Amino acid sequence: MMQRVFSARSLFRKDRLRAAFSTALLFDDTQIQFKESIAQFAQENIAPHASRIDRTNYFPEEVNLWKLMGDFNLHGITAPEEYGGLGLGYLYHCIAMEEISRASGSVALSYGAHSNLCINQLVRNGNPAQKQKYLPKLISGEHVGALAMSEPNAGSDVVSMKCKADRVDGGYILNGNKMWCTNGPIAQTLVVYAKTDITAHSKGITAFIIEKGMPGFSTAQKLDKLGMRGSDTCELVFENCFVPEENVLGQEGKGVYVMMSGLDLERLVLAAGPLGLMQACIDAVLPYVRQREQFGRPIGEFQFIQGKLADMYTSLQSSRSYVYSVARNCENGKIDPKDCAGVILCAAERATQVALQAIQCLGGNGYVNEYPTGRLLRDAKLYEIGAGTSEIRRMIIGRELFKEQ
Ligand SMILES: CC(C)(COP(=O)(O)OP(=O)(O)OC[C@H]1O[C@@H](n2cnc3c(N)ncnc32)[C@H](O)[C@@H]1OP(=O)(O)O)[C@@H](O)C(=O)NCCC(=O)NCCSC(=O)C1=CCCCC1
Repeated sequence: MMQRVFSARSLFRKDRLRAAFSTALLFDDTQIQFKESIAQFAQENIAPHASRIDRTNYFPEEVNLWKLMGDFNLHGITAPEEYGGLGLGYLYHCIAMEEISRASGSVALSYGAHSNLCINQLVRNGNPAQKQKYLPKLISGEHVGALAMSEPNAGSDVVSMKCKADRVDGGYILNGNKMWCTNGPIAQTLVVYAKTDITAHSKGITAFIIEKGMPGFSTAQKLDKLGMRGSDTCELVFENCFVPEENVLGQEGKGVYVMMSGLDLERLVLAAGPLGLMQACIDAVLPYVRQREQFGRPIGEFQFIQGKLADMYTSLQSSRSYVYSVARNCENGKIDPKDCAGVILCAAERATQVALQAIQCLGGNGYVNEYPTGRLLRDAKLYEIGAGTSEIRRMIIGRELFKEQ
């Protein structure tokens, strides 16, 4: 499996990556090789579709991107080899997320929901029968995965969810709605949180594995979003949906721990998304400021432009150092909620600023859709909202710091 990821390496234009930053500061040789091969894959297979995905708000089924990514083993980076995964850690997962996001923010978001939110939750909390049943198809790309926690009236206050799961003979009956489900319209396997005891607040939450086609489960119309277009998002509807008891993920009433610990790692891996967007901004700006001339000189010779380049670069590099150092800690089992919130807070806010600077460097061209900078700004903004808003992330960090002795 590992071999496939590394096989494309010889084709990659190393000069392009090296010009962007010194990988040696962050990664060992194996990780650099891994990053180069995924960059090669993503630039060849994903980047050419990025603009069309954004314009049409459509995930290109005819390209069979999901399966292509599965064949390259991008879906199962952290999953055990016995289920078709690579058995690698979160640092590798962040590397993949960054390079896919550099090629297309929308594809990366769907990839994150599939591989990080769904597959990682099954890897971490599934029993052997559940892993055997669901992981191979998700990892190969035959099936798409999703996760649903938010509801129309339970966003930041996620524990107040109202979706109900009543115990019946052999399983549960689910009733209620879930909102903002990334991949919802296309997913075959979904991790869904519901309350098995509506009076018990956080202690009443249970995690379930839901399959597309279960009677009583349907999806509403896909949402028309500002950015991350083509990454399908919708509401899920449960109307007397029977879910067998073997589909409980973890234990009944313990879903809040599955959810909260999942959110830590979700925030870490998703934080690599804005890194990729910042890199894509720099990829768009550098050739432009070298070629575009005003007052008889390339605009990159002007200090105002060079100042922006420096700000963009240092925003990216400082965020990168933070993300990958926290990823390294998580790989070693040191998962700190404040740093998982911190990396995405830091990277997301910087990505929005970097995208604005990129538009400014391109001037009028930055404001038209022929260039990628507008899309990068709209995609970046999502990361200040999804996986916990910037405000919630600050709250988590402040709360954890206050608690520490
Ligand atoms: C942190 C928070 C803001 C507030 O939590 P409360 O104060 O209600 O809950 P509290 O009392 O803190 O805790 C409950 C239990 O849980 C345990 N626990 C907490 N953290 C953790 C943890 N890190 N690990 C393990 N257990 C944890 C806690 O101990 C408690 O259990 P106990 O009662 O002690 O037995 C939380 O609600 C939150 O985070 N919201 C943002 C949701 C949010 O981020 N959606 C985003 C969904 S959208 C999304 O994900 C995507 C969007 C777009 C892209 C794809 C993904």
